Parts: sequence; structure tokens; C-alpha cells
Amino acid sequence: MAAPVLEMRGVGRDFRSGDEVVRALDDIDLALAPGEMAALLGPSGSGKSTLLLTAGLLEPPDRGRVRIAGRDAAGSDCGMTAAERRRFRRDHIGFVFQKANLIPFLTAEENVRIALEVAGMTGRPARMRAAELLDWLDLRRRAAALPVHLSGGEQQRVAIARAIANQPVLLLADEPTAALDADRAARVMGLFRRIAEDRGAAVLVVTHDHRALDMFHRRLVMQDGRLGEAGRGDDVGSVAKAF
Ligand SMILES: Nc1ncnc2c1ncn2[C@@H]1O[C@H](COP(=O)(O)OP(=O)(O)OP(=O)(O)O)[C@@H](O)[C@H]1O
Repeated sequence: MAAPVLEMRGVGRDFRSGDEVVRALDDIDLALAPGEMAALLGPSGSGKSTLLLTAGLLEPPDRGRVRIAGRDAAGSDCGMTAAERRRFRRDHIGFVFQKANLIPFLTAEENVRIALEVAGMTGRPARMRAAELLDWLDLRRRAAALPVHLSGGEQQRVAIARAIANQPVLLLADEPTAALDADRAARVMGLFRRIAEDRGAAVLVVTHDHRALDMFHRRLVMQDGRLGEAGRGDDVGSVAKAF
């Protein structure tokens, strides 16, 4: 197997709720290779979002370590400053959330270009790259539209273009199809697969959408902060109950 893009070892995270401690992540071990697309499934409160945010360096782990692209990026002895981590996140990780969260007064093209500009690409190269991304996502004709004039599926595709603008090696998505109908949801999942296979990114998608599970190379299942994996023929629900 190629060196993993994402490697989590012994990762733990606790939250205090009154007198109780909730173990949101319990000794998580996970490796994702380049080109791999994994679904992250599990009941509400099982720790999926916490895992995604920890993998994305937005939440610090209490225990264990997170390596991304071969670099220690989070964990007690990782040695990155907060500013280095921010830069590293910007250069290596893309995020897509349930809501597209586009900037309402910028066009589709400007929403993509701003991600490039924040990372230091400006002027003609940025305009060309934004156009190429919008083209790739079949949005060329919508480039000049404001978000309010885009459909839900189009907005989510702009959000995906923005997330992959800086060619992240790791793409993390939290219920990206929850607000879309079945056709649009399948299309978005198909795009994630292309991003994995054509661009070699590792893609991790939190989803409750069991309609599109065939698209994923791997199906990871969370239950009470622990992580398991369902095989191709396994029923996901019974895998969760088994640990
Ligand atoms: N910032 C926080 N402060 C306190 N508790 C938290 C915090 N974030 C998450 N938790 C708790 O950690 C556990 C895991 O939450 P998490 O959001 O990761 O679950 P989830 O599987 O993503 O749930 P859902 O499918 O409902 O989004 C839950 O018990 C939740 O209440």
C-alpha cells in the first residue's frame, strides 16, 4: 500500500457534560491511502463529526497522534505551532459541509478564486484555475451567478470546487448530500470518487445516505466513539452492533 495520506493512531477525545465524561473518540486507528474513498457511518452521537474535525486538524486530540502526508500534524509531541498548522491545513486539506456556506455577495467563480488567493495564487493564474475547476464540475455557464441564483446541487458543486482548489491530498466531507435529492446526491458522491481516483486524494465522507454506499471503496462504522469497518457484503447495522 502507498504511504497513507491520513494516519490516526490511538486517537482519543473526551468531552465533559456536567459530571459525566463523554468519550467521543476511543482509541481510533485509521489509515487512508491516496485514491481511497471511505464512508463514515454510525448513529447520531457516535463520534463521526469529532473524528472528521480531528482528522482535519480543527479539533485537537486528547490522546494519540494524527499524521497527514507523512507529517506529524496533531498530538501532544507533534511540534507544529498553531500558525504552521493553519498553513498546513490550508495546503493539504479540503472541507465540504452539509451547507455550501458560499459567500453570498461573490459569484460562483469568485467563491472559488478566493480560496486560491488566500493560498497565494492571484491574477491570471487564479482566474484560469478557477475556470478550469468550474469546468470540471460542469459549472462553466454558472460562473458569473451569485449563490442565491444557484440550485442546491450547483451550490454544493461550487463548495466542492473551492474545497479542492488548492489540490488537497485529503478531502473531508460532513454529510455533503443531506440537503440534496437522490439524483444530485449520487452526482456529488460520483464527483468525490473522481477526486479520489483521478486526483489521488484520500476522501472521507460522513454520511447517513445508504443509497450511495456502492460508490465507496471502504465503509467505516462508528459506535460509541469506536471505529470498525464493514466488509463489502456486511450489513452496516450489524457491524456497528458487534463492537
Ligand atoms: N464541543 C463539544 N462539547 C461537548 N460534547 C461534545 C462536543 N462535540 C461533540 N460532543 C459529544 O461527543 C459525542 C460525539 O459527537 P459527534 O458530533 O462527533 O457525533 P456524530 O456521530 O457526528 O453525531 P451526528 O450524526 O448527530 O452529527 C456526542 O455525545 C456529543 O454530544
